[in-house]
Amino acid sequence: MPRSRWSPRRRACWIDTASGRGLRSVTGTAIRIDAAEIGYPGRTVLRDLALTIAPGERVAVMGRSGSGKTTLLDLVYARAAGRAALVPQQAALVRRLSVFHNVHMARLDRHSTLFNLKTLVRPGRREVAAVRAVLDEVGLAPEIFRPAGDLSGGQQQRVSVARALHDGRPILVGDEPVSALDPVQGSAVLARLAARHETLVLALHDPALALAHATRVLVLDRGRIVLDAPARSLAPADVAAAYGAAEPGASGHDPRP
Ligand SMILES: Nc1ncnc2c1ncn2[C@@H]1O[C@H](COP(=O)(O)OP(=O)(O)OP(=O)(O)O)[C@@H](O)[C@H]1O
Repeated sequence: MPRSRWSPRRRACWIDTASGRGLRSVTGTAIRIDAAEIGYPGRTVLRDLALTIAPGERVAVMGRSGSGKTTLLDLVYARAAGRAALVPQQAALVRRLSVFHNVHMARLDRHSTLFNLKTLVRPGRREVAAVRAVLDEVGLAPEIFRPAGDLSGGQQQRVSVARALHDGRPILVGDEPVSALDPVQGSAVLARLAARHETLVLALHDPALALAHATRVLVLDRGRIVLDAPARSLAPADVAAAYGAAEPGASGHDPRP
């Protein structure tokens, strides 16, 4: 069976391109994926995946642990290369560098090497102001010059979100981007992401948060999409039922902004 190999950001993954199917392209900021099988050597994870995401959609990807959310998000991010900012599942910060430098990293590719070296040693006023502004959005401006490794898990996650905000690309791919935050903070952060990025594709675990911030909900079960519906047509219990979550509306909190 012919297969094309590709290398997403951190894991080797393949897709089945039999019958001419495979990853298809992209118009504007839309993403289209049409693939029979997606997975890793020796393991198929996603099957019969046909997914189109239109510009402006805010898609919550849900499902049990191991259902394939990260695999799908890796694929979306790879297809949106150059147009997407990423909040990975682990904050992926350089712990010894300051919060400033970790956020500024989002824009390294938009500057010369010389400029980046200068900024590493002595950040310019304009760069500091720009990074401080996005940190302010996630409540971390006072921590700007602290080493990232000194921050709590939730603060590090917010630094990762600030880096994506600073990146400023039209699509935001977030793998559980508010998992370490309380529901109020999580809701505020999702609202910031929605305000900055035209299109959101977010793995989320909390049905109430998903319905408050997404326009569309996808639920994966063992690598297949078992629910794909407008958020406004769903109640938290519908989402929970689709993937068998024990408690609908896990937070018990209304996170609507
Ligand atoms: N690098 C890899 N090599 C082989 N199998 C992998 C690899 N990464 C993930 N898998 C497998 O793919 C399946 C889906 O994993 P994935 O990380 O996409 O799930 P998930 O829904 O994001 O889970 P979680 O909610 O726990 O993060 C799992 O069975 C997992 O064991």
